[in-house]
Amino acid sequence: MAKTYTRDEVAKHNTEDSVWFIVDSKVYDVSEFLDAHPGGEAVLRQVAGQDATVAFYNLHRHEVLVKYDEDLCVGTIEGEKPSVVTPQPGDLSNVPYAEPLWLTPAYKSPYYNESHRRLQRAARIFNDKYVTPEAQAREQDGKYISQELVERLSKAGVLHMRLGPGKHLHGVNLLDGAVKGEEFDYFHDLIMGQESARTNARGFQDGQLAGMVIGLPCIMNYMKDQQRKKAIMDEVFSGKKYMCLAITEAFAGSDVAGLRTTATKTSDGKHYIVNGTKKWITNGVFSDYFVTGVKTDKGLSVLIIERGEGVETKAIKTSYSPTAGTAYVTFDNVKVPVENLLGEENKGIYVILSNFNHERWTMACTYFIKYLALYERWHG
Ligand code: HEM
Repeated sequence: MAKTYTRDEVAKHNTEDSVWFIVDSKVYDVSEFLDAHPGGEAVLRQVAGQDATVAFYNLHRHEVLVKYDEDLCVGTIEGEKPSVVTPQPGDLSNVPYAEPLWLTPAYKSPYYNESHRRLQRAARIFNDKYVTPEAQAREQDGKYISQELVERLSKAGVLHMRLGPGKHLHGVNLLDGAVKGEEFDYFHDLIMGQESARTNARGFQDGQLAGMVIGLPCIMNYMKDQQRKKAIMDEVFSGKKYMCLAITEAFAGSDVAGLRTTATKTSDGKHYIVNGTKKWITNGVFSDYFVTGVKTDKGLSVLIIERGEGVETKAIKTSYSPTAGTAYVTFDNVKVPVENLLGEENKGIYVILSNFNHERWTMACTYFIKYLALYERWHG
């Protein structure tokens, strides 16, 4: 890459065996790439020896060039410098309106302090480096999030932060100390939601343990056995176990009054026997715990059900990527200890609703930024 050439030298590489061209003052030798080029060999031969900057950028995103740079770029044009700047992890976009207003230099906001700025930067770097590449790959191949990334998210405290402000953050190292867990507020939460949406991968964003985000609050707020609650939170926050919220059904959709999954107490009062199905359960395919809405004798209740005998999941196709692990779940005579009841029997509506405040807030934060991120892609 350190080598320099004149434009005349490049022009000579216009033969059967040697095809070079220039893109943004960098020189590319594509002689060995002709067969592999997704757009075909002929188009590359047509620009052999020439400056192909306009042709290239008319048809490709800059990232394509970055990806192939190491293999194909052989040098630069003498006395010239590339004018397209490759974004580095953590960079803010220069495209007008592609960032939230408070990140534009001229804007002064009373709501954001230094810890918000530190967190924003740390989250942007973390996502650019680790999350976006995997998000894009999983969106393409439809596979589920890797255990490696889950553990990274856990170690960085990102999984914890996805549950919003609260005691669960106290003493947790959040993105290398960008903010103290005790100081984490709803603006930090807003930042985390917005930054994660910039991966531009809607299915993966749910695949990135959204089931935990909507399931775990029910445990945190309503599990009576404190020791068990802590154990489950530890398992889930460390990425050793996965969790989902199983409420919606084929018959009822999200109309909880119409649920048909039943939980009947055994005569000794020690267990519930659960029968029924759940549909559109995000992360259900790979979950170990199902926070499940069931019909008990006088109303709606919520149980935590572990994957085991009688629990089966299968992937269902949705309009977005399979990487979200959306499942059809069947419970067939599943024996669940009564201690797994969350909150009070027949008062499950409070358990379910306890999750909504944060869930809806998170969605509002991330959906807005998704449009900014898309805007940047169109205009960047
Ligand atoms: C180092 C230079 C180049 C690389 C690494 C490259 C790589 C690629 C890749 C990966 C694609 C698939 C689509 C995408 O991911 O964007 C593609 C498509 C294409 N490329 Fe290139 N390309 C290069 C140069 C060029 C040039 C100079 C031209 C035209 C003169 C060209 C014409 C095309 C066309 C026509 C397509 C198909 C676009 C479509 O599907 O609409 N490529 N190229």
